[in-house]
Amino acid sequence: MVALLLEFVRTPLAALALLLGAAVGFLCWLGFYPLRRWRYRHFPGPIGLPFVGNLPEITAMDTTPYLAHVSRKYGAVCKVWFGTRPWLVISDPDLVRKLACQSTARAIELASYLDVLVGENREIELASAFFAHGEPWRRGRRVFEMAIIHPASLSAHLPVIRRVLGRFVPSLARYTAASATSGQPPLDAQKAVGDLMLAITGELAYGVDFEVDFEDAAAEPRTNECHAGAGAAATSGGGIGAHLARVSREVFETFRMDNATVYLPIQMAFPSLAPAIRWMAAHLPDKNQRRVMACRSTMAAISRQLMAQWAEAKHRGHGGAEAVPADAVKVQATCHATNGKVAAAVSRAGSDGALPLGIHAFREIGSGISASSFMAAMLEERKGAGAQDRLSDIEVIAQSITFILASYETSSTTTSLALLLLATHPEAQRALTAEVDAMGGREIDMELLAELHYTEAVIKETMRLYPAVPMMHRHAKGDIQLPDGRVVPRQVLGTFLAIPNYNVHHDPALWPEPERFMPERFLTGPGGGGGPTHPAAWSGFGLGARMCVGHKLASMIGKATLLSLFRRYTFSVAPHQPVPPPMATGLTFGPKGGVWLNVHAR
Ligand code: HEM
Repeated sequence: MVALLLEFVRTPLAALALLLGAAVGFLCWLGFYPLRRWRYRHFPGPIGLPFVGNLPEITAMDTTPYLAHVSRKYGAVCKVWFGTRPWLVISDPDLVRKLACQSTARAIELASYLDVLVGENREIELASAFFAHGEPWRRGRRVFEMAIIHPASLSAHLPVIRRVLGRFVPSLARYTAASATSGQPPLDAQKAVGDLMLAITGELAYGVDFEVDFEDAAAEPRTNECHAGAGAAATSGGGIGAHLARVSREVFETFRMDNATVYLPIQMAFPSLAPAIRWMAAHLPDKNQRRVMACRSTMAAISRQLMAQWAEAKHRGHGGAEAVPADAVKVQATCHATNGKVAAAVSRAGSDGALPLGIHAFREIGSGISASSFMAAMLEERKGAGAQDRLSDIEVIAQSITFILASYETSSTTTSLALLLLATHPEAQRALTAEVDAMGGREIDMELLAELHYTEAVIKETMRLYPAVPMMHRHAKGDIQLPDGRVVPRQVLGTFLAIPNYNVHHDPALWPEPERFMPERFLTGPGGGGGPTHPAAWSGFGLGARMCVGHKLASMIGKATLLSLFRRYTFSVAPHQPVPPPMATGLTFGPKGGVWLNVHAR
């Protein structure tokens, strides 16, 4: 019998069968990871399919409600399969606090879930304060803190905020005529506030005017097609700020799942093959991969150009005290952008080093990018920094891009939803308008903003109901012992901890009537709820060492915007706006299809 079997094994057919069997076994191992599943067996959760895990349900239901659903069904510590990677979903407030504060690492793998960036664009992404670890993270975080946490530097940003609001608020006057007979449609607050936030955060980041034309922007129809230059905020000029605005918009567009490269789902299904998949993405890019690489390269190239202009201005301004590096002036427009004038303009700048876009960049500032801007602060700071603290060019570019990516959509989502909630809660709108009126015509400064307690409560309550970033994520590297004795297993790649603040924000044990909009919860004094009852009950800006570094700036922009708007207008819901609004999780958790409001003059 054994002899017969040995005889058979020697035949070519058997060799082929063995080979096929091995291949199928390998594929199953890749797709199912039996060992990994065994390690996480103590954590309940829905059964994941091979390769795709729970991605079909996640896509059908949307990530944020899905994580809320599984936590309700399987408990405050459970797991879901994101492709072949397990996510431990933590919704217990004590554990949320412990784990979010204990780990200072954010799972770097998330970057590959978002995108399959390669080459310099990948280097830039990984150098960003959002994804960096260790020393590079400390360096990045330090410059953010220097520019937007310290009260003196925060107030230096107010003139930009006041000036942009000064252009934006009057532009909404034409919506006060909105009616069936006037032909004027209601305001899409999501889009209009988006344009406002792009103008503010773009100028704060780069110190150049983004030239957003609010009159046009508000009238422009929403479009799903976006190439550099199309579907972007109406940017009136051809200057560098207008180009930056267009290309920033395009970068945001590329975060949408329907704009993702085909390599993204492949990487989700086979994370261990990531280097090979990235190689393919670099050498055989599909249309979406080319697009995302092109617009990110363009952003990097424009950043380099601004850095070069800054160096040149310093050189001129200080009588040549600082040498201008030749390669800094000659912008390396390495992008292979195929679309629009952004790429063309940047390439032109790179070809002769003549910086043709420079004039606009200097328009408002006199002698360079605004001295109070984030980029200027980084460049100024690194001149005197020691070797360990000195930001590289890649890091300066990375933090500038992060500034916009982290602030634009989060701020516009939160503010437009606050407007919707106020429009649907007239008593809250009355209370907010009363607070605004009590400030009279005072100029917006730090003291005034600190007095806007009700406005602040409205923003916090909006973020409780609809956290723009609905989940913190951390990277658990070692074994973590949970209070009930279970251990988060040690993994080569570490365990991905998904900490949905959305779940905690909607926990009836922490928030009575959690689905109701009640800004008073956050007020102290008579009639107020006194704020959160647990240190982790509200984490709209995250928790621990990796908490949002822009929370003070975000709150400042949000309050200044609501104050300026309610000085002139009140808002009601447009007839076709669904309440509550349909939401979707993309780069942020935001309304789907706009926030449609009627605007009334006061
Ligand atoms: C309403 C507006 C905003 C919301 C809701 C928001 C929310 C968040 C959240 C939840 C995190 C993750 C925190 C954690 O994991 O514990 C985060 C991180 C971050 N945010 Fe914000 N953010 C907002 C505005 C801003 C602004 C204006 C900036 C800067 C200009 C900014 C810069 C960052 C950065 C750099 C990080 C990464 C911090 C680190 O890992 O050290 N954010 N944000």
